[in-house]
Amino acid sequence: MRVAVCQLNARDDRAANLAAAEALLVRAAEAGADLAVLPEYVDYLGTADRMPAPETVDGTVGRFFAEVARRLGIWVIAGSFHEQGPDPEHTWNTSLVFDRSGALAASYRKIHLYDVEIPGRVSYLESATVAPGERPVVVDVEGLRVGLSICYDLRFPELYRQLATDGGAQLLVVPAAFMLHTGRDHWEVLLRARAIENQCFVAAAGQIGDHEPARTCFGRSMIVDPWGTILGQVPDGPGLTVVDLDLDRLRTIRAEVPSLANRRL
Ligand SMILES: O=C(O)CNC(=O)[C@H](CS)NC(=O)CCC(=O)C(=O)O
Repeated sequence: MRVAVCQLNARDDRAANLAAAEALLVRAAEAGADLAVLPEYVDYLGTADRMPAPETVDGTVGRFFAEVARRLGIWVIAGSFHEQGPDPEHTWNTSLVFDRSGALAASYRKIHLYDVEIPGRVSYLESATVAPGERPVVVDVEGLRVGLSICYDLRFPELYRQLATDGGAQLLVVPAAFMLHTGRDHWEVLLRARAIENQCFVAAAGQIGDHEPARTCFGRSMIVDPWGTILGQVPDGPGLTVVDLDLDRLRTIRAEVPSLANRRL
């Protein structure tokens, strides 16, 4: 299974964001990827006043990625988009998984919302405009068990434990718009920890660079193996990295260090 993580800088022009995502998916397909992962809020990252109306999963954004997945014949995890929520004040922050035929194989709504206040650095109250998802999701990608998550979820190891144990995940995906301020110290550490402790591959696709209102995303999209080794990393700027997942290596690691099997709690 060949996996690509795509890194981009979404702004307040949805058509341009979708075009940039498509260009990266084309490159992933040309590189022989079976599955490509896009960042959180691939559809729009900008001020609330210019945001297009949120949509259902079969709206413009969902249909766009379904068509690209079908045309390229690859699996696409459309990081996340603004899904029409439970009431007019709240959207869901939702990831869509399309198979090679463009059919929607799964969707996941971000469970942990980014309510963080670091004076002078980060001020964000995601729960003011987003409703939390309630359900962990694992999707079967041609025999590979893929556990879904989004961005701030990364700080909650109990989610990934569930994905790996109850859900049998072998690959954990993390579409993100991680902040530069937290990302430079926490992003890689957390991704490699989730990989090591759950003995899973981790594919993390991040937004990179500045966007309105006055925020900067960290990027450093990467694919990590179940030993914690970084197999591929995207340099700063839009781009992608493509990696072959060696499932034999996952089985060897789980057999030699059976920490999942040795759990007591
Ligand atoms: O940048 C924006 O405007 C958009 N950001 C996002 O959409 C999301 C939800 S607000 N960002 C995060 O969850 C960052 C997590 C993070 O950075 C951490 O856990 O430290």
